[in-house]
Amino acid sequence: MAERIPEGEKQDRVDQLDNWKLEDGKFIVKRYRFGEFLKGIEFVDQVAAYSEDIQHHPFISIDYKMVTMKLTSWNAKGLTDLDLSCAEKYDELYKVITD
Ligand SMILES: C[C@H](O)[C@H](O)[C@H]1CNC2=NC(N)=NC(=O)C2=N1
Repeated sequence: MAERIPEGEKQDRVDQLDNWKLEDGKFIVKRYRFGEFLKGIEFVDQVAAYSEDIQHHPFISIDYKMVTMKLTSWNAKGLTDLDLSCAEKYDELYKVITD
């Protein structure tokens, strides 16, 4: 199981990500906007496939053309490096879909 990121390092590590926000001390959250509803669904589909590959799953909400991703490591009861690396991966998937 991945180690929880120490309390004192958390905010700095999250700040290094692109527009992800720390929520309730143990989640990171980001809203992704799309020009079309189905582009958002394509993004969700790709995130879902990746999540299954690595067995680490986000909470996902779809609000028409906006998709919100929320990550934590429930096994570790908090934020881990795995959450941060998923955040970077989702950003890459988003970039490819919206480029
Ligand atoms: C057994 C299985 O690998 C674990 O329950 C995985 C599944 N997906 C997961 N996803 C997330 N976000 N956090 C976890 O701790 C987690 N654990």
